[in-house]
Amino acid sequence: MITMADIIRDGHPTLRRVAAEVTMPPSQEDKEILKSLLEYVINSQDPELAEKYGLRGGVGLAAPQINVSKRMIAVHVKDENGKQYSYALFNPKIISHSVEKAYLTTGEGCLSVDEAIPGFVPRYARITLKAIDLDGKEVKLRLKGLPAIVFQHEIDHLNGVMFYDYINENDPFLPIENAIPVER
Ligand SMILES: CC(C)(C)[C@H](NC(=O)Nc1cc(F)cc(F)c1)C(=O)N(CC(=O)NO)CC1CCCC1
Ligand SMILES: [Zn+2]
Repeated sequence: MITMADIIRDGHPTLRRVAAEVTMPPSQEDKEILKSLLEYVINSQDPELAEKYGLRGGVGLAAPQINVSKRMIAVHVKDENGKQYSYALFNPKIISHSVEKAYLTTGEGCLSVDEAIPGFVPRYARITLKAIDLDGKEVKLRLKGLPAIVFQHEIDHLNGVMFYDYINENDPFLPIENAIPVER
Protein backbone atom coordinates (compact mmCIF):
# COMPACT_ATOMS: atom_id res chain seq x y z
CA MET A 1 0.00 0.00 0.00
CA ILE A 2 1.09 3.61 -0.61
CA THR A 3 2.11 5.60 2.46
CA MET A 4 3.40 9.16 2.83
CA ALA A 5 6.94 7.78 2.37
CA ASP A 6 6.04 6.99 -1.26
CA ILE A 7 4.72 10.49 -2.01
CA ILE A 8 7.41 12.74 -3.51
CA ARG A 9 7.51 16.37 -2.38
CA ASP A 10 7.77 19.74 -4.11
CA GLY A 11 11.22 20.19 -5.61
CA HIS A 12 11.37 16.61 -6.92
CA PRO A 13 11.84 16.93 -10.72
CA THR A 14 9.14 14.35 -11.56
CA LEU A 15 6.48 16.79 -10.30
CA ARG A 16 7.50 19.17 -13.11
CA ARG A 17 7.53 16.60 -15.95
CA VAL A 18 4.75 15.97 -18.49
CA ALA A 19 3.65 12.40 -17.79
CA ALA A 20 3.48 9.80 -20.57
CA GLU A 21 0.23 8.40 -21.94
CA VAL A 22 -0.50 4.91 -20.65
CA THR A 23 -0.49 2.41 -23.55
CA MET A 24 -3.85 0.70 -23.99
CA PRO A 25 -4.93 -1.89 -23.09
CA PRO A 26 -3.34 -1.23 -19.68
CA SER A 27 -0.73 -3.71 -18.46
CA GLN A 28 -1.29 -5.60 -15.21
CA GLU A 29 1.43 -3.44 -13.66
CA ASP A 30 -0.27 -0.18 -14.69
CA LYS A 31 -3.58 -1.48 -13.32
CA GLU A 32 -1.92 -2.29 -9.99
CA ILE A 33 -0.40 1.20 -9.80
CA LEU A 34 -3.72 2.88 -10.59
CA LYS A 35 -5.56 0.73 -8.03
CA SER A 36 -2.95 1.65 -5.41
CA LEU A 37 -3.58 5.37 -6.02
CA LEU A 38 -7.31 4.98 -5.34
CA GLU A 39 -6.58 2.71 -2.38
CA TYR A 40 -4.38 5.45 -0.87
CA VAL A 41 -7.08 8.13 -1.16
CA ILE A 42 -9.76 5.84 0.30
CA ASN A 43 -7.45 4.62 3.13
CA SER A 44 -6.40 8.19 3.93
CA GLN A 45 -10.04 9.13 4.62
CA ASP A 46 -10.44 6.27 7.13
CA PRO A 47 -9.51 7.75 10.53
CA GLU A 48 -8.18 4.44 11.89
CA LEU A 49 -6.02 3.60 8.85
CA ALA A 50 -4.90 7.24 8.50
CA GLU A 51 -3.75 7.25 12.11
CA LYS A 52 -2.24 3.77 12.01
CA TYR A 53 -0.14 4.48 8.90
CA GLY A 54 0.31 8.25 9.28
CA LEU A 55 -1.59 9.05 6.09
CA ARG A 56 -2.52 12.65 5.24
CA GLY A 57 -6.23 12.66 4.36
CA GLY A 58 -6.52 13.18 0.61
CA VAL A 59 -9.28 13.54 -1.97
CA GLY A 60 -7.12 12.83 -5.02
CA LEU A 61 -3.71 11.52 -6.07
CA ALA A 62 -1.83 11.44 -9.39
CA ALA A 63 0.82 8.87 -10.42
CA PRO A 64 3.64 11.45 -10.71
CA GLN A 65 3.22 12.02 -6.95
CA ILE A 66 4.53 8.49 -6.34
CA ASN A 67 7.30 9.13 -8.89
CA VAL A 68 5.52 7.31 -11.72
CA SER A 69 5.48 9.66 -14.71
CA LYS A 70 2.39 8.14 -16.33
CA ARG A 71 -1.08 9.65 -16.97
CA MET A 72 -3.08 8.05 -14.16
CA ILE A 73 -5.20 9.73 -11.44
CA ALA A 74 -7.48 8.66 -8.61
CA VAL A 75 -10.23 10.79 -7.03
CA HIS A 76 -12.46 9.94 -4.05
CA VAL A 77 -14.56 12.93 -2.97
CA LYS A 78 -18.15 13.87 -2.14
CA ASP A 79 -19.84 16.85 -3.78
CA GLU A 80 -21.88 19.44 -1.88
CA ASN A 81 -24.95 17.18 -2.07
CA GLY A 82 -23.03 14.25 -0.57
CA LYS A 83 -22.76 12.36 -3.87
CA GLN A 84 -19.63 10.17 -3.81
CA TYR A 85 -17.26 10.45 -6.78
CA SER A 86 -14.77 7.59 -6.81
CA TYR A 87 -12.66 7.16 -9.94
CA ALA A 88 -9.36 5.60 -10.98
CA LEU A 89 -8.62 6.78 -14.52
CA PHE A 90 -6.02 6.33 -17.28
CA ASN A 91 -5.22 9.14 -19.73
CA PRO A 92 -7.81 11.68 -18.50
CA LYS A 93 -8.39 14.54 -20.92
CA ILE A 94 -10.52 17.66 -20.49
CA ILE A 95 -12.49 17.86 -23.76
CA SER A 96 -14.55 20.96 -22.91
CA HIS A 97 -15.00 23.45 -20.11
CA SER A 98 -17.04 26.47 -19.04
CA VAL A 99 -15.80 30.00 -19.54
CA GLU A 100 -16.91 30.64 -15.98
CA LYS A 101 -14.29 29.90 -13.31
CA ALA A 102 -14.54 28.55 -9.75
CA TYR A 103 -12.19 28.51 -6.80
CA LEU A 104 -11.98 26.92 -3.34
CA THR A 105 -12.60 29.74 -0.87
CA THR A 106 -10.01 28.14 1.45
CA GLY A 107 -7.37 28.05 -1.30
CA GLU A 108 -5.73 24.74 -2.20
CA GLY A 109 -3.04 22.51 -0.76
CA CYS A 110 -1.28 19.44 -2.11
CA LEU A 111 -0.17 16.09 -0.73
CA SER A 112 3.20 16.84 -2.32
CA VAL A 113 3.52 20.28 -0.72
CA ASP A 114 4.14 20.18 3.03
CA GLU A 115 3.78 23.88 3.73
CA ALA A 116 0.59 25.91 3.28
CA ILE A 117 0.66 28.30 0.30
CA PRO A 118 -2.25 30.72 0.68
CA GLY A 119 -4.21 32.17 -2.20
CA PHE A 120 -7.10 31.60 -4.60
CA VAL A 121 -6.56 29.06 -7.40
CA PRO A 122 -8.74 29.74 -10.47
CA ARG A 123 -10.27 26.60 -11.99
CA TYR A 124 -12.95 26.03 -14.62
CA ALA A 125 -16.37 25.88 -12.92
CA ARG A 126 -17.52 22.99 -15.15
CA ILE A 127 -15.54 20.45 -17.19
CA THR A 128 -16.25 17.49 -19.42
CA LEU A 129 -13.51 14.87 -19.36
CA LYS A 130 -12.87 11.60 -21.17
CA ALA A 131 -10.66 8.83 -19.78
CA ILE A 132 -10.21 5.06 -19.67
CA ASP A 133 -11.22 3.18 -16.50
CA LEU A 134 -9.59 0.13 -14.89
CA ASP A 135 -11.66 -2.18 -17.13
CA GLY A 136 -10.28 -0.44 -20.22
CA LYS A 137 -13.66 1.18 -20.92
CA GLU A 138 -13.99 4.79 -22.02
CA VAL A 139 -15.70 7.04 -19.45
CA LYS A 140 -17.06 10.54 -20.05
CA LEU A 141 -17.68 12.71 -16.97
CA ARG A 142 -19.42 16.08 -16.70
CA LEU A 143 -18.25 17.70 -13.46
CA LYS A 144 -18.86 20.88 -11.46
CA GLY A 145 -18.19 22.11 -7.92
CA LEU A 146 -15.61 20.41 -5.72
CA PRO A 147 -15.24 17.26 -7.88
CA ALA A 148 -14.44 19.45 -10.91
CA ILE A 149 -11.75 21.26 -8.88
CA VAL A 150 -10.19 18.01 -7.66
CA PHE A 151 -10.03 16.48 -11.15
CA GLN A 152 -8.42 19.67 -12.54
CA HIS A 153 -5.84 19.66 -9.72
CA GLU A 154 -4.97 16.01 -10.46
CA ILE A 155 -4.81 16.44 -14.24
CA ASP A 156 -2.47 19.42 -13.67
CA HIS A 157 -0.05 17.02 -11.95
CA LEU A 158 0.11 15.01 -15.22
CA ASN A 159 1.33 18.19 -16.95
CA GLY A 160 3.88 19.25 -14.32
CA VAL A 161 1.64 22.08 -13.02
CA MET A 162 1.33 22.82 -9.28
CA PHE A 163 -1.66 24.64 -7.69
CA TYR A 164 0.50 27.56 -6.52
CA ASP A 165 1.54 28.31 -10.14
CA TYR A 166 -1.86 30.04 -10.46
CA ILE A 167 -1.74 32.16 -7.30
CA ASN A 168 -1.45 35.93 -7.85
CA GLU A 169 1.90 36.83 -6.24
CA ASN A 170 1.02 40.47 -5.60
CA ASP A 171 -2.36 39.75 -4.08
CA PRO A 172 -3.03 36.02 -3.44
CA PHE A 173 -6.63 36.69 -2.41
CA LEU A 174 -7.47 39.06 -5.23
CA PRO A 175 -11.06 38.16 -6.20
CA ILE A 176 -11.13 36.08 -9.38
CA GLU A 177 -13.13 37.58 -12.27
CA ASN A 178 -16.26 35.70 -13.35
CA ALA A 179 -15.70 32.96 -10.76
CA ILE A 180 -17.95 31.19 -8.29
CA PRO A 181 -16.64 30.50 -4.77
CA VAL A 182 -16.71 26.82 -3.75
CA GLU A 183 -16.89 26.22 -0.02
CA ARG A 184 -15.07 23.26 1.50
C1 LIG B 1 -3.68 18.41 0.25
C2 LIG B 1 -5.01 18.18 1.00
C3 LIG B 1 -5.31 19.37 1.86
C4 LIG B 1 -4.89 16.93 1.83
C5 LIG B 1 -6.14 18.08 -0.03
N1 LIG B 1 -7.37 17.75 0.66
C6 LIG B 1 -8.47 18.50 0.50
O1 LIG B 1 -8.50 19.53 -0.17
N2 LIG B 1 -9.56 18.00 1.16
C7 LIG B 1 -10.84 18.48 1.10
C8 LIG B 1 -11.18 19.60 0.35
C9 LIG B 1 -12.51 20.00 0.37
F1 LIG B 1 -12.84 21.08 -0.34
C10 LIG B 1 -13.46 19.31 1.07
C11 LIG B 1 -13.09 18.18 1.79
F2 LIG B 1 -13.99 17.50 2.44
C12 LIG B 1 -11.77 17.76 1.81
C13 LIG B 1 -5.90 17.00 -1.07
O2 LIG B 1 -6.08 15.83 -0.78
N3 LIG B 1 -5.50 17.37 -2.32
C14 LIG B 1 -5.19 16.29 -3.25
C15 LIG B 1 -3.82 16.44 -3.88
O3 LIG B 1 -2.91 17.04 -3.35
N4 LIG B 1 -3.73 15.86 -5.05
O4 LIG B 1 -2.59 15.92 -5.75
C16 LIG B 1 -5.43 18.74 -2.80
C17 LIG B 1 -6.85 19.25 -3.16
C18 LIG B 1 -6.81 20.77 -3.39
C19 LIG B 1 -7.92 21.04 -4.36
C20 LIG B 1 -8.19 19.76 -5.09
C21 LIG B 1 -7.40 18.66 -4.45
ZN1 LIG C 1 -1.66 17.79 -5.50
